[in-house]
Amino acid sequence: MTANPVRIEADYLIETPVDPRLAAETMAGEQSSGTFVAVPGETPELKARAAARVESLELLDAASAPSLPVARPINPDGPWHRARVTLSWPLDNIGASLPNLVTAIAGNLWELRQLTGLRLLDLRLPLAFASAYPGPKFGVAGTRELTGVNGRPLIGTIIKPSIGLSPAETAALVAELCEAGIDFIKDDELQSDGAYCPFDQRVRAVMRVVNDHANRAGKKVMIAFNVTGEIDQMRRRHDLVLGEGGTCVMASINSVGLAGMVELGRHTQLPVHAHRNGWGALNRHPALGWDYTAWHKLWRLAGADHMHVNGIGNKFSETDDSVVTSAKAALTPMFAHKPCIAMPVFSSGQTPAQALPTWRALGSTDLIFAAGGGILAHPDGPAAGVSDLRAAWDAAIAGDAAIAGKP
Ligand SMILES: O=C(COP(=O)(O)O)[C@H](O)[C@H](O)COP(=O)(O)O
Ligand SMILES: [Mg+2]
Repeated sequence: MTANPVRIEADYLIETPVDPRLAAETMAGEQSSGTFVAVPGETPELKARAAARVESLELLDAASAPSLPVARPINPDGPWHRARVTLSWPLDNIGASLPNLVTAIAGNLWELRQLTGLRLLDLRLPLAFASAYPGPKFGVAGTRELTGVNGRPLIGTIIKPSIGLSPAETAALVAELCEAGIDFIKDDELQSDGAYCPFDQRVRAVMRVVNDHANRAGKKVMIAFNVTGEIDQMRRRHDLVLGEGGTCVMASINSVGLAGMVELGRHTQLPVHAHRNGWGALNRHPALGWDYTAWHKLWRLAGADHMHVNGIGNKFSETDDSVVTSAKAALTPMFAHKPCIAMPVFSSGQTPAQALPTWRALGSTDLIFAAGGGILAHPDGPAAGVSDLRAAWDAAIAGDAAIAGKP
């Protein structure tokens, strides 16, 4: 963890057909006191107080063609320089406000015609942000305490079919999974409060079997109920889950937005499971959008206890290196006195085959490993899916301990 700066700092990859220094200064100007032309009120004193600054610029290899289209291109024949740039802003421009932070560091600059590529790589925040926001209330330690799982990942699944089951059918599947020894189950992000599986009925039916199982077996399975909705709905749904003895709520963070997550983070008495669906639109083009390292910090501060990171060998389009970088980022402290660690959630096409490579790449058991099809489509049934996955993780950890000569 680097020390927290006095000013807000953001690192970018830029691609530009103009002098990169000029492009970086245009970004700084547009995102603080400047505009496309000098205006009389932008005095040296005002700039000293409010202007964003270019803190550093490192030239990289040039691109052979512009990555993004531009109407009325500048220097249409290139070259398209690439550089890594750090900008900084005075905290007083916006105060410790996450929504306004996004406008400052990730607002109009995506649209500048001086840029044919722009990616926000990382951000560092002054300590005032740690005081202003809840951060995760449970994180890894709280999640382990609620589930009683230590020394290994939480083995989880996603109810599948994602949508279409009734509350009673969902509860029957949950009962089977509880018997099989699962640690964690979540609603799919597509399951919310539909006509044939209303939220309240689903929570009551599922918690009846979870509580029965806990009373008999002494193990309360954590169920992440999808509370995604408008703010009042999310509060009410959270309260219902809490009242029924549930131990987790889930939100689709791009859908509820930062203000929604902050409010849920402040209100919650349960871990918040943050589903990142929609993330591909912000990340998939390498010259546009956000690196997870920068983006996920917003949600951790807002209160995410669990953050989705995709999975190794996933069914989507992301590389394994990128997945592992994201998971390590979630486990890296944001502030020395308030680390805001979120438990990474590996999910998307996961099976026992990914246990060993995940363990070796991450070097930590502080994760939720969630397999939907990987458990529920097991040829011998979901119980065999759970035990195979658990065995794969136990073998991965024990095998490497044996190689290292540890007990
Ligand atoms: O949305 C996701 C990932 O998030 P989440 O796992 O939380 O839903 C995937 O589409 C599946 O649901 C995972 O299921 P599978 O393991 O069958 O790919
Ligand atoms: Mg899903």
